[in-house]
Amino acid sequence: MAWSGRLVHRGVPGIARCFHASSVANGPRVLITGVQGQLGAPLAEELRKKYGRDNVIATGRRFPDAELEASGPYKFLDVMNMDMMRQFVVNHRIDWVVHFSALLSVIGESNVPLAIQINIESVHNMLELCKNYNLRLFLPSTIGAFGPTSPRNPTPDLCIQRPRTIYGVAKVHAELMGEYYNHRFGLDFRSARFPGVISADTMPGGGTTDYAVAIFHDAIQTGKFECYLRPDTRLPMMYLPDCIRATVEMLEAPDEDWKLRTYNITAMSFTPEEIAEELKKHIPNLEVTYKPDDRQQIADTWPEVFDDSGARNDLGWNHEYDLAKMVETMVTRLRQKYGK
Ligand SMILES: NC(=O)C1=CN([C@@H]2O[C@H](COP(=O)(O)OP(=O)(O)OC[C@H]3O[C@@H](n4cnc5c(N)ncnc54)[C@H](O)[C@@H]3O)[C@@H](O)[C@H]2O)C=CC1
Ligand SMILES: CC(=O)[C@H](N)C(=O)O
Repeated sequence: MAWSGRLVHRGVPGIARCFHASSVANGPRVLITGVQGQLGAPLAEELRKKYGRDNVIATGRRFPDAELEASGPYKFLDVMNMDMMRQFVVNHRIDWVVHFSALLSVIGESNVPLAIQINIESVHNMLELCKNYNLRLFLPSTIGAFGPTSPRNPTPDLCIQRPRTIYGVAKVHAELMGEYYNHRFGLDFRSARFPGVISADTMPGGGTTDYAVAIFHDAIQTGKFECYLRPDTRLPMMYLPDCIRATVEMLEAPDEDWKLRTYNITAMSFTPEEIAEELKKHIPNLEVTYKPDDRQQIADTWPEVFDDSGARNDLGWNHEYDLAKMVETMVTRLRQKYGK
């Protein structure tokens, strides 16, 4: 069949839902996958404040800890199991999916076949599921979706994307597939390329930017930090509350505001040397040493400064935390946590 236009898909006949009692007018019912990672539980908490505790279903593959269990509904869900996901979406009358399950850049390189399954095959499952049941899909991308031939300072929304990690390749695939499903089937696909995310309560899951979280824990507990990147390695970053707010705002933005299906989002850009200097304002005796390892090769191919003017212009994105405010807040939070 020759096809030359846009087909707006309205779901699979016979199984597509009509808008049900919990339809979006009364607040959406949201499914979050991979909730036991760095971003999942904080997003669930924020969405529950807005849409109600029981309207946000946190899912993962592990036993929930006591805090996660007490915070609202948690269910087992393996994103590789399409039958299970279909049943889940129907039984829980889901409207929006936030697909967080992934292997991050460093873990992905250590198990490429698994990264292909989780970061590519599960995305195919999600796209089909959301197309067939007419669901909104938010699926984050990353600064890692760019590579050594992309402009690195600044990196715009639209430029060459030839990443050198399986994580990056999978994210470019997801961005393009989401855009294609939007164009071809009318799928409401939304994506943000996030920079390294820095958080106080949840730990990162094996990425290249993890040092920017680890430095706080080590500095406050021991006064020392050994960094696996060179002191001058500049990378885009953001503080978790900004990342969660960006996600919520992007989920809620009217579809007509989306001129692209994937936008760069950032808040700041710094090097290990610069964050160490900022931390020394709070911990003057901090000693930082540098021992670059394989992660340096990944960082050297990623953007240094991210141009997120598209999201600022089209979606009204604005960050709240710069380097000084983020460092001060992290230090306060972790001093309380460690009783220091
Ligand atoms: N944290 C960051 O700095 C950034 C994160 N992102 C993206 O945001 C999303 C969430 O990131 P994080 O929370 O940091 O990731 P994370 O690595 O901390 O958590 C990922 C979660 O996916 C789960 N998972 C793995 N296989 C699964 C399966 N078969 N079924 C169900 N769950 C499975 C893991 O158990 C884990 O809880 C990811 O897509 C990531 O690429 C993008 C840019 C920056
Ligand atoms: C920036 C990311 O996507 C993540 N934190 C990683 O370093 O892999």
